[in-house]
Amino acid sequence: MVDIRTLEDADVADWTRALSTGFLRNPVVGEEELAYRRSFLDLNRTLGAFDKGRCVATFRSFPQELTAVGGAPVRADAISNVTVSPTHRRRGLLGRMMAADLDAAKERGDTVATLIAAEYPIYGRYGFGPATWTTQWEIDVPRTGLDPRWSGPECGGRIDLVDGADVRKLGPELHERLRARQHGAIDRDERWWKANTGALPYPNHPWTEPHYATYRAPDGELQGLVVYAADDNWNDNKQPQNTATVRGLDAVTPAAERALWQYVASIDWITKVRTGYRAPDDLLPDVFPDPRAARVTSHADWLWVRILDVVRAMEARTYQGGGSLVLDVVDPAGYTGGRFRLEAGPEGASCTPTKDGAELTLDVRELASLWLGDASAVRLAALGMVTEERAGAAAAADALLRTSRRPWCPDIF
Ligand SMILES: CC(=O)SCCNC(=O)CCNC(=O)[C@H](O)C(C)(C)COP(=O)(O)OP(=O)(O)OC[C@H]1O[C@@H](n2cnc3c(N)ncnc32)[C@H](O)[C@@H]1OP(=O)(O)O
Repeated sequence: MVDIRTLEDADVADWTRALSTGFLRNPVVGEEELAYRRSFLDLNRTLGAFDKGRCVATFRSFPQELTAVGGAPVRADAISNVTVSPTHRRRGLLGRMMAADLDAAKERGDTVATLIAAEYPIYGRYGFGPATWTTQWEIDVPRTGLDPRWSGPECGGRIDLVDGADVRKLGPELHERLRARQHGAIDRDERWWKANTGALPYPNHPWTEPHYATYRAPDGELQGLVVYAADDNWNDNKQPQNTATVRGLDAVTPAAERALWQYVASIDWITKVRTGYRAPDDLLPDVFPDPRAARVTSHADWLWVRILDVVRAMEARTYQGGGSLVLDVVDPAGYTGGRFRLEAGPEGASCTPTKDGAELTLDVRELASLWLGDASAVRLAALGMVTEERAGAAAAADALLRTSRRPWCPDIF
């Protein structure tokens, strides 16, 4: 029998080797990588599966805050580093590790669990649903229609180049404001800021220093930050054809978002901009006079959510309109299923167990996709993924649950 348990310090090297094997990376683990792992691994929340003493599967979780619709942070069990060695696949090891972790999360009182899925078909069976999506664009700069004489924001705001140390000081507070206004966003710890500004480079991944630029409003308030790197590419006719790759763009106002995209697309020599993973309804393509200059290069599900406590999750978010809806939530794993009446208004919401007749029956997985405001119950009903017990209930759910801007998680974990 393969033993699944939390790690002891002596297991970390073997666990890291198994992790690298599962992710098809170099399985030889150097001292530097080991020290890096040890610096943040919470062994109480790091699981390994051991067969004859050798680690053959990995799983880790950590505490996270996820922004609900309306800006409140909810406690999440963030899951990462999930692997099962190819020698031990399809014997139920992931299922056993997931059950152990979700049991512990439920016991702790976490409202949801979250993850970024490597492959779409893996996590639905554990009650996770895709809750945010992401889009990458490639911008053909000469086609944007931007005025080549542009020299900074017209509104009187300003853009300044800063360095990594400045970003470590300014960035965390800016991000706190961003996540309070962006449902689907998650918190970033100090390690995130160090890792993303070169102060804590990931072993085996050579760091290249990017450019950092901030946007300040006319009154001097910091409202945005863009991080980008550029290549060095000239054609045979001695014309610059450089590509800027955006590593991140955090904006807390539309003015900052517009100005920073305009800035990146106006840098001399840059003829192409790769945007990185953006919100699917980013202002991006439409900030240009010719939005067709931006071509979608990928569009996919991003953050997956597993609701562990329906009452707390539904009461944590806000609702644009008012109304009442009885949901029959099916949760085969038994964490949070049942029938609930959701009563919502602009001042707040209550979600209480009820014996009233259900209007909509759905798996906890579909509720997760609806919870962050992105999915449409009408569409899910058309797909046979939710059942209307009362005609019109799906449309009523959409009126209650959907949001005018889409959820977005800017980070990967
Ligand atoms: C949050 C993250 O870390 S995402 C990263 C996930 N890791 C990877 O993708 C690395 C490569 N893949 C792996 O390591 C493994 O294949 C894992 C972890 C995805 C699955 O591990 P396994 O131990 O094989 O899963 P397990 O045997 O518990 O499977 C449970 C069920 O999921 C299904 N399943 C597992 N992986 C997949 C997959 N990639 N695609 C489709 N179905 C899958 C199994 O067939 C099984 O179905 P069943 O319940 O109908 O029998």
